Amino acid sequence: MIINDAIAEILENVNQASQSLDQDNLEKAMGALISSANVFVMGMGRSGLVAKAFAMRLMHLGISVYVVGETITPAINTGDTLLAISGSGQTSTILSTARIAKKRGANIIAITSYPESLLGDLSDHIITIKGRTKIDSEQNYIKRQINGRHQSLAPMGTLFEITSLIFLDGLIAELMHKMDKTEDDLKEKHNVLE
Ligand SMILES: O=P(O)(O)OC[C@H]1O[C@](O)(CO)[C@@H](O)[C@@H]1O
Repeated sequence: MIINDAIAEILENVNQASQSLDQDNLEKAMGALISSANVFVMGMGRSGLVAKAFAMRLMHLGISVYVVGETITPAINTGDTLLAISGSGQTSTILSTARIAKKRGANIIAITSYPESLLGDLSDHIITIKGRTKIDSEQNYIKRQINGRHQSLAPMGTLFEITSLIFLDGLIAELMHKMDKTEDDLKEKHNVLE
């Protein structure tokens, strides 16, 4: 079935990304997340949904975290970190926000497929997650015959977004280990007003 092929394509991208992680880079990014006074996360559209899912787990870990654009998000300052998720690394809202954060002395972590992008240039730490983004053509990716046409099974930014989500959940496991946190510690912080 088409769905099995689509899942296989997504899993293959996740596996490739997992095999090409840079340990040294990851250690530095984790150090920044743990030692920052506050962590701010952002992404647009589906990349923003990934940022929100990651923010929830950082909160469960006891890290002071805010989502950019929410009503209660305070000023960013020196000693804080902005983690920006953008496959293309060129989404305008992400770039303008990163420039403001940098001017105010914050540290910037980019999660992107394009380390050489404008977002990459602004960032202190870049975690490269390869995967088709909204700026990549369908041509270079696997296509299947669907309704008589050759089409991508993972349209637009799907590969980058889902791979980033899985990568960031893997990073939570690393952070739990580093911060000596158990699942019970995380559960204590879980929302009870639901
Ligand atoms: O991750 P990027 O390159 O900043 O792009 C974000 C945009 O791409 C999409 O995720 C489309 O796949 C949109 O939801 C969003 O507006």
